[in-house]
Amino acid sequence: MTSTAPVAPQAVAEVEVTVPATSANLGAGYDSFGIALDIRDTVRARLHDGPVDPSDCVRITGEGAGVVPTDQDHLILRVMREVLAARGVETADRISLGCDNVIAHSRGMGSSAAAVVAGIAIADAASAFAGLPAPSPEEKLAWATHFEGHPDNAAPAIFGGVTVSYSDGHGQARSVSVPVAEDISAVLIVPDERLDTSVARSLLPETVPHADAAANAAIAGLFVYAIGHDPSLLFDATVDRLHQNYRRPAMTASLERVDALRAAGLAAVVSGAGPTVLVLGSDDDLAAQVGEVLTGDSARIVPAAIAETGVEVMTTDCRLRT
Ligand SMILES: Nc1ncnc2c1ncn2[C@@H]1O[C@H](COP(=O)(O)OP(=O)(O)O)[C@@H](O)[C@H]1O
Ligand SMILES: N[C@@H](CCOP(=O)(O)O)C(=O)O
Repeated sequence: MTSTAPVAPQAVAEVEVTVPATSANLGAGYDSFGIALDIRDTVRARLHDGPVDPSDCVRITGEGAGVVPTDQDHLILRVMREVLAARGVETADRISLGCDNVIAHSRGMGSSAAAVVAGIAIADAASAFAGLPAPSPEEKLAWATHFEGHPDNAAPAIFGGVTVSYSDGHGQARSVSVPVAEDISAVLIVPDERLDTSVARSLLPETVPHADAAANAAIAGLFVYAIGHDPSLLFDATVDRLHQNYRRPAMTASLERVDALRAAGLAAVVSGAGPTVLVLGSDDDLAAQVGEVLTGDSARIVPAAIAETGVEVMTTDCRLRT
């Protein structure tokens, strides 16, 4: 009897997805405000004509290589599988991934939201390939919020720019994009230390003083005006009384950086759940000003433009290639 070698599954479609890093909260907008930054992860998904090896279907370069799973447990694949299953699309076991990761993990730069949004985008592309209509922006945000637990990173990762997210009267996550003045840019101060978002969330109290809630509401309103129309107000518009100080014990060095930068008049906040610090401003030499305040600090200083677009997707039908 002659034995034949197994035929490797062939790619029938390729989807290239890029997703921006995001910084959430922006001071007073806890679980609501978010900004997309021009630091992008790239994911190349391949849809094959048969099942791929479930124990080895993800290639990773950069952040997370050798750390995050390369089997079906990979976050992007878990997200994609659940979305496709809900739509009755049965091709999830035929998808492999190549990930070029740039966004630092567990630093408050929205890496998990970027992975979740990539997984949803790949599921959308596979659904389109199966003949289903494109989902609405609201459906994408609802899925991302389902996985993330809060919409503030997911919204700018999907829509770009600066977003204000909220829950509508039916408990559905919604988001609006707000204007951003042309000259605003960001600087990230990224330490080596990591902090899981879930740990940072566990440090927050169940209730806060009414005066703190009232102060944050006022500052949040001011922030929307400052970022869109008057960057000179950003310093006043980035004060927080709901989350940053409660998390201080888990990232003392980061809060010291925020204190030092604010003492120098810079609009510094904890980025997301930390420990990265974000500075917003309109001065051309913003990164140099940050560097001067933090002389001798080992954390990386990373200037970042605001990303006007969120997730970007390019699909190629390999069957049409000659
Ligand atoms: N590109 C990715 N691929 C796979 N898993 C990822 C990716 N990005 C993030 N994750 C998972 O999410 C975790 C970080 O999530 P989280 O604690 O919310 O921090 P972050 O602020 O970076 O989103 C990582 O430790 C990893 O398990
Ligand atoms: N509102 C969330 C934001 C978490 O952002 P991440 O980038 O740290 O995941 C929070 O503050 O917990």
